[in-house]
Amino acid sequence: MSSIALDTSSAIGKSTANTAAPVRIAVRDLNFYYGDFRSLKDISIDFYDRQVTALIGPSGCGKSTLLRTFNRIYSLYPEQRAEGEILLDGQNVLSPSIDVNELRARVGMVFQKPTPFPMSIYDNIAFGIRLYENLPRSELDGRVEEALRKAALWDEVKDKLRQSGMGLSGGQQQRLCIARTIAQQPEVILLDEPTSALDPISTGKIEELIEHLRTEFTIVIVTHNMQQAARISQFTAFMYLGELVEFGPTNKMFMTPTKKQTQDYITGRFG
Ligand SMILES: Nc1ncnc2c1ncn2[C@@H]1O[C@H](COP(=O)(O)OP(=O)(O)OP(=O)(O)O)[C@@H](O)[C@H]1O
Repeated sequence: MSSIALDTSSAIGKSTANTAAPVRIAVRDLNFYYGDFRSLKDISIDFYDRQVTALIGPSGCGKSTLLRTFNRIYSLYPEQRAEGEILLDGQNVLSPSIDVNELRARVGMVFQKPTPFPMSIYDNIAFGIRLYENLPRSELDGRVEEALRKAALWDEVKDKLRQSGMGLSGGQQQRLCIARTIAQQPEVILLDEPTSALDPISTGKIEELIEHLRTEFTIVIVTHNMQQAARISQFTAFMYLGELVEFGPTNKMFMTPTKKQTQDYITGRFG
């Protein structure tokens, strides 16, 4: 194994994959189309409960497309469609009978660029809760605080809840977006390159946060950063040209991948 591979493997986190965990999302024969272009090809993969799964692979391989199928956010665009099955706790989320608003509350999403709403820190969190629940003020305050604490942001913002969320630093804004997602009490959290716009210290905080969050949520993260995938995930899926090349426990994927393409990618020898 090359020295680059050893560098990556030395970053592998301490928590090992729980292969006995229940399956939260089961993807079966999934194909995805942008118009005529087939960008996902017969993907079948399981995502395990309260585990972090990293989606890795070269640019354009379909990582974000796969992530965007889980909460059907693609269905905002008429020319995009998915075929196959995505079973969330056994229920096919691609079925026309699914209520997509409810689905998006169960499957929360955080994007690459922090996207706080142009409103106060408090309202950023309360907004999503108010859409679904009519809580008395004291209970709403409690939910806002709980979400900010779980997102490791409470201590930094507790004295300025009425100030704009846009006034926070990039890293704080991203944790605010994570808090907003948590406040909806989702089962699954999707993270699309959540640290790529952040400095190393903010990145470290988000990685630490993900480690805490996985005790409660099933997490799927797209990342370009091999070290990050090795550090924070228990499972890794390597994709190439719309296909799932290899999937397994992260330590196995990084130490003893079975496919040459996976080996080449994680050691930086790809293409
Ligand atoms: N809106 C779109 N219309 C047409 N094709 C698209 C669209 N979005 C993505 N694609 C194509 O689908 C394929 C998968 O793209 P996707 O963004 O999922 O890849 P990715 O692995 O997330 O890439 P990156 O790491 O660069 O973000 C690519 O070939 C891309 O060009």
